[in-house]
Amino acid sequence: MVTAVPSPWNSANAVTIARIAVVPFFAWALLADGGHTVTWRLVATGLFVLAAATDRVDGYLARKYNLVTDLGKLLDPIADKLLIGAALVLLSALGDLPWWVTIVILARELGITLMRFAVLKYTVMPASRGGKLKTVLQSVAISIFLLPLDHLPSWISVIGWIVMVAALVVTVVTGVEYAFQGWRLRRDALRAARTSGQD
Ligand SMILES: O=P(O)(O)OC[C@H](O)CO
Repeated sequence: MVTAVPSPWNSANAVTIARIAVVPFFAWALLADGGHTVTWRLVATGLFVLAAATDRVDGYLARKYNLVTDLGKLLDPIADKLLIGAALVLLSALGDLPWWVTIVILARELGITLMRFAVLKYTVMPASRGGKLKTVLQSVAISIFLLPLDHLPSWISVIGWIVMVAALVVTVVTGVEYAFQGWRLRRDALRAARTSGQD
């Protein structure tokens, strides 16, 4: 029996592309009026939450309607990284989040994305469970930091920091796991190439 290969131009990937398209609007709302007006901060938070929450929608559509494609597996983490990367850089530029937090997270995200492209000739490395948890924790923490915290009770900032620290830990741990996975893939592929060369 021949199973039909889904086209990469499907509804699941369209949702992912729409999530990427939200990023400039989110950035514009966050920077509007100097980045510290309550209304614009709430608009930016709303757009961020919308784009982050729909992360589950593309995956759900892909699995339910058999639309899982290599493009989708590659594009989904990239959409998350663009949204989260933009939010972190802008929050740090506005002085609302220390730069070291942004640098640690972006270094891991960039490193893993480059590795995903480097191992493409062997396989597409999809997001792991830990990677998905990391994205949820990052999204919750960033959503809290996006709020107009100066106008809210201080315990909300405390919760934001607790979630951010948890996100940082899972970010680093899953980054190390992916690095090992990539190294193993490359080693096995080289071994297989050597063995077939000897045959
Ligand atoms: O851990 P990553 O880099 O695969 O990212 C996970 C994705 O953002 C989950 O949707």
